[in-house]
Amino acid sequence: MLKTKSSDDKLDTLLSRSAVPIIDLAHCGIEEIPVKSVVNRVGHQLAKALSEKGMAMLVNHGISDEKLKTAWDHLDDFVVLEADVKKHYIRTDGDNHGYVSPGVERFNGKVPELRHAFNICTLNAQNLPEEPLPGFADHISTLATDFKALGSFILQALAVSLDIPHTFFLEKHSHMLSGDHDNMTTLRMLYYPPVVDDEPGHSQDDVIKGRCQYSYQRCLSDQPDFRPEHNPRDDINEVDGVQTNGKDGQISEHKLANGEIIRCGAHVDYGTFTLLAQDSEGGLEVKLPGSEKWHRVGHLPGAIFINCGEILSIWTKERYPALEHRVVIPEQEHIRARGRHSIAFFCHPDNITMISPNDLPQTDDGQNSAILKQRKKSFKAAKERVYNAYQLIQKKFKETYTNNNNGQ
Ligand SMILES: O=C(O)CCC(=O)C(=O)O
Ligand SMILES: [Fe+2]
Repeated sequence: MLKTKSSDDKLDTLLSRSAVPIIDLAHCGIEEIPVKSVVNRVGHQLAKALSEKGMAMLVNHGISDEKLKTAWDHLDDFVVLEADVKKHYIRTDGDNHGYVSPGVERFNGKVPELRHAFNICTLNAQNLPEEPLPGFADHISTLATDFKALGSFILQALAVSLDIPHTFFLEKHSHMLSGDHDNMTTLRMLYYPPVVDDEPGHSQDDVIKGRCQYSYQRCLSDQPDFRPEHNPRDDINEVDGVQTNGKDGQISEHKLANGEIIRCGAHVDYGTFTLLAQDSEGGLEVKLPGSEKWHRVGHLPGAIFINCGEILSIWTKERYPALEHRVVIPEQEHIRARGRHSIAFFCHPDNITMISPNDLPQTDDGQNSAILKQRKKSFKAAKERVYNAYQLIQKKFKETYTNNNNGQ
């Protein structure tokens, strides 16, 4: 795990280049009763990071890098199972738990995403591939328990950050990972297949079907990587995806304006916040609040990225804005010829929780009156119609998933 108070000047210089605020959880992020002084400090750091940038990197959070890498190994093993074995674990309509094959989700409502996902919505999952993959269920359930604990830590720190009773958010998220009938919180393991250019011996179908011929060819870099100076994509805006049909009619690509394919289209997450662990392959980009420019997030070994979701943005009257983000395909051919792995923990309130911008005690503390006026205006509509957490996410799911009978 990374030590932030390092005497290593080179590391300090690298860290100071990160556009993402770094917050040290002092190894107590997954403790049942976290140290109060750490929760308070993290709360104050989150207040600044989330209001200014909508994101932060958490270090020394308590979930080991090895645990994350083992989860990705399990996912690789799952992805290469025969289709008729995988089909037993497919996400079904009305239950978010299970496997989602590439091409089923559509973040902008139009263009399918080329990635494999395995959703865990309950700690008591019956339907995990333990039989074909011994050890999978145990490992993933332990990891999900850790993420739930880290999520609870952050919920307490968030309350501190807003100067409200520290159980305020915890009480509204009391059913995380008890199943999506009560709460939509999900641990999602993700695998983006390699993108192979027209190499002899590789047809485009290899990419689209997500065959894992490169999945064990991992980048083992344990070096921080913040190369923000030059991002050739900065001036390129994502356009609506262009859909092209391949031999089997399945190929769909999400493209940038320069014609490049993208791994995960621009979107904001739906819930309270998201915790995201990534391997070192890169590709995650964010738009800072109020900016139209895409920024590369970079890689900090062992760190977990946190970004605000839409529900937190509604609750805080946009004081903590939902962060727009996407995953692009690396420029370098040898990097995009490897698969990319990530794990996202989407933290959601209990389904019946009403999400109103008027729930939080006033948190305006001296903000300028023009911004406040603007916010009042934009939340006038929300005042008139308040949805609960379940209704809000169902609205989003309708836009994201292709249809109801293709394994969703
Ligand atoms: O894979 C990633 O790094 C990001 C995934 C993501 O943003 C999402 O699934 O909402
Ligand atoms: Fe996301």
